[in-house]
Amino acid sequence: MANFRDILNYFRPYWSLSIFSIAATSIYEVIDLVVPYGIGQILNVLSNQPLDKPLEGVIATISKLTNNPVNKPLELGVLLSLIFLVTVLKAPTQPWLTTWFHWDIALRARRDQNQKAIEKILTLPLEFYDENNPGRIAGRVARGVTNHTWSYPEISGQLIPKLFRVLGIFVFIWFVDWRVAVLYLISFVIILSFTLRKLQQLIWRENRLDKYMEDTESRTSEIISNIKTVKAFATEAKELQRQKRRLIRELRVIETRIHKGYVKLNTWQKTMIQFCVFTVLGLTLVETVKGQISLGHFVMTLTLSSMAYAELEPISVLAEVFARRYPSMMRFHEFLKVPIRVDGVGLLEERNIANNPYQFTGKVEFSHVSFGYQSERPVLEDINLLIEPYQTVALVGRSGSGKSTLVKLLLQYFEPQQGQILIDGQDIRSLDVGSYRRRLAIVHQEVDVFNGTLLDNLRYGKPDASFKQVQEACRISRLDEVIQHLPEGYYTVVGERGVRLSGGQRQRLGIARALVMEPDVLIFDEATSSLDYESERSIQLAMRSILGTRTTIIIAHRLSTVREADKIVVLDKGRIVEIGNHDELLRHKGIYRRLHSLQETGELVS
Ligand SMILES: Nc1ncnc2c1ncn2[C@@H]1O[C@H](COP(=O)(O)OP(=O)(O)OP(=O)(O)O)[C@@H](O)[C@H]1O
Repeated sequence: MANFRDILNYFRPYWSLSIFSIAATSIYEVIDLVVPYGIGQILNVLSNQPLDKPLEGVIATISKLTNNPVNKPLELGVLLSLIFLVTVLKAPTQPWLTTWFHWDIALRARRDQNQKAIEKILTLPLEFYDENNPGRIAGRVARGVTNHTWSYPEISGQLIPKLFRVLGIFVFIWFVDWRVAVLYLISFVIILSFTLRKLQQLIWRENRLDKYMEDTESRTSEIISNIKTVKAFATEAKELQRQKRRLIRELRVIETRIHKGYVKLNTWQKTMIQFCVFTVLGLTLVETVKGQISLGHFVMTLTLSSMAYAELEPISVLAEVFARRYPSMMRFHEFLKVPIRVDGVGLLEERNIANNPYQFTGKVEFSHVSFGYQSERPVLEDINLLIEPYQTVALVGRSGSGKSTLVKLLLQYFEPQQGQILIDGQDIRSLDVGSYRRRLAIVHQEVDVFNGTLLDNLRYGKPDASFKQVQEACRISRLDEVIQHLPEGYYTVVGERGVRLSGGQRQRLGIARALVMEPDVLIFDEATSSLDYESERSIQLAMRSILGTRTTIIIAHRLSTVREADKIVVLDKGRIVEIGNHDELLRHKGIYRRLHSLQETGELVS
């Protein structure tokens, strides 16, 4: 669970600068108090009352040094100079020693934390993205970082220095009349502690609101990414209604639970403050009438206590704003604390692609491998499979039989609970994940296209690949046939802001991109499942020219893709139930034959 300490750690790298700027701001805030003090003393001079002892001492010293007698003009001159120093002279230095640093720290921390969030996004396990959609994650990061950035200057540049100012006022008043000071302190403690208690309750409500807001954002993001389905099913009105209901729920929480809470708190604070101001006025007046304090001290006490109570309002507002932001800050830290697993470790280290320490022949062995996403629900059980170098192995089986999971284990997205996976005789767990994965390449059913030129996309995994290598990969994958017809050839912009590629074209791009990596093991994950017959044939021809050049694993629903595999592995309910080549498995009269006949004739054979 995240807590307040995480917010402090957020700004920790800048602690020395932070202490300096907070101290500078606080000093400026306290120095300001010299103005009402000076005015009080001027009133004393004008009404022929004695000055405070320390001030008298200062004036006597100045009189000696300047050879001037102590008189009204000298006293007034010293007091005016003092006020001049803390007002006119402080003005040009204050913004540079305070505001500049507060924002500088906030913005530098913003850069650091955004970087941390990106690192987290890049290293989190894949299933995190199954459970949290992009809108939810992006919203959490953006709101978290923004709220930290805005809060820092408010807390360090205003809230803390204002508290010091209040403390300074207390000290000033204490020297004038300790009874007024005690009253002042008690009222402050009561008002602030009540405010903090109320804010704690409000934070709890804000947290609920934050969750609601994330749900709304998440659905909006889903609507955008699934807009084709929304339109095809004509569910625009339904989606709108659903979002409207969510927004109404948010508003209800804001108005009835949160906003009302803040207004109630504010009303209570204002009444208390006015009551205290009035009490201080009465008490000080009585003391002045009794002759216990001078006219100058009367004015100074009133001015100072009004200043102090006037600070209470911005202090409460700042605390309130912080409370409103606190839950989303906590959610950001909770996101940063999501544990990364085996596949995230060491991935962010820069690697010299050309000097990959690994080069495999491509011998892969699954030895007694068992795995379940939840340990009580096994998805793969006691898998034993040997894939020789340069062999082509097809994984087939009903949906949910565990084909993709087997590949995910090979890619080290997950670790088997039992057994081990070996490549060229080495346990893959003993290898550096990043360098190991670079020797493998996978072509998914949905090929991601990044915004940029086709060449950039082809070189995505290996930016230093020569143009010749890229051309060769495109020839094998038959992407060159597509490139011929593109307006700028390899330099055509594709992706978000460029030419849209069809499913088949994207597949060829995916294969070419994988081949550019020159992998030792190449995996096709249902690469042809969503293609029309012509595109499928074309991809099959591309795949055929790859077979035998490296270890190849093909996950396929369409059995036409796997006929030529050296070995076909049939999975059923997480177990290997048949192994053999196409002809052997047809003779075996098992699941493969049933699936084959279903696809060939549309009929099931027993
Ligand atoms: N991230 C996950 N968390 C929990 N269970 C999962 C996860 N991914 C897959 N499963 C479950 O594991 C089982 C095997 O899934 P897998 O995707 O490996 O099957 P498959 O044979 O590749 O299926 P298909 O051919 O439909 O892609 C299924 O029951 C699936 O629901």
